[in-house]
Amino acid sequence: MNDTLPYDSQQLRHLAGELITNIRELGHAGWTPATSSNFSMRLDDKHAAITVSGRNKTKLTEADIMAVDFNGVPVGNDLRPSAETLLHTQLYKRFPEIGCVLHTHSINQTVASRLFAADGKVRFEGYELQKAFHGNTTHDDVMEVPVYPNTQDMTELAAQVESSLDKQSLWGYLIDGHGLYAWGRDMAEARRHLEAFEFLLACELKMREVRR
Ligand SMILES: CSCCC(=O)C(=O)COP(=O)(O)O
Ligand SMILES: [Zn+2]
Repeated sequence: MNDTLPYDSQQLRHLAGELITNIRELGHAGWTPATSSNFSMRLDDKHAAITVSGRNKTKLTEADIMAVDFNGVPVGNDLRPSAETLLHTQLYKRFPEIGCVLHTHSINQTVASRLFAADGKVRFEGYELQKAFHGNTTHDDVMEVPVYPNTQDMTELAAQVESSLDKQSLWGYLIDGHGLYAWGRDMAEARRHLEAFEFLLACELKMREVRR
């Protein structure tokens, strides 16, 4: 911590490095098209490190990661945080154990969000890969991933999400026609969850195709 900033700027730089490396990999996988997607990590008990809005996620530098408080207000900078900052900070505010939130726009995530929007959820059951989620010990567990209607009003979207947050072992959700949010206690866990969601959604899409 220094005299002028209410967070540790060295820690912000450290998290920026971890974010940039991981985001670049997700970008190269094709999950962040056209400046979409946003990413964050908990900086301390009042602040998060998050991507600046509108940046090409395959070409981020340290200057593209900024600090915000848990109300989404920039702290120690005059940059514009992700338009979806509130969806990240609501999770850090509510769950002290959450350390990382990843939001991507892959084709599978987006198509699945449209197909399952009418049901309001996607159901996973019988997949060995469900054990990739923290707390799941068997393929027999039933996982229900919420699908929310999209809106440009982040306060409204955050309120919809808030209504599902009581569920134990919720590690992500879809937004209709938009993409996926996934999180974990640290970057490694959030990525594992994100990749597991991507795989399971691809399986569900394939199952629909072969059943037609
Ligand atoms: C061009 S993508 C539309 C906005 C979006 O969904 C997204 O994930 C990126 O927004 P940000 O403000 O974080 O760049
Ligand atoms: Zn988005």
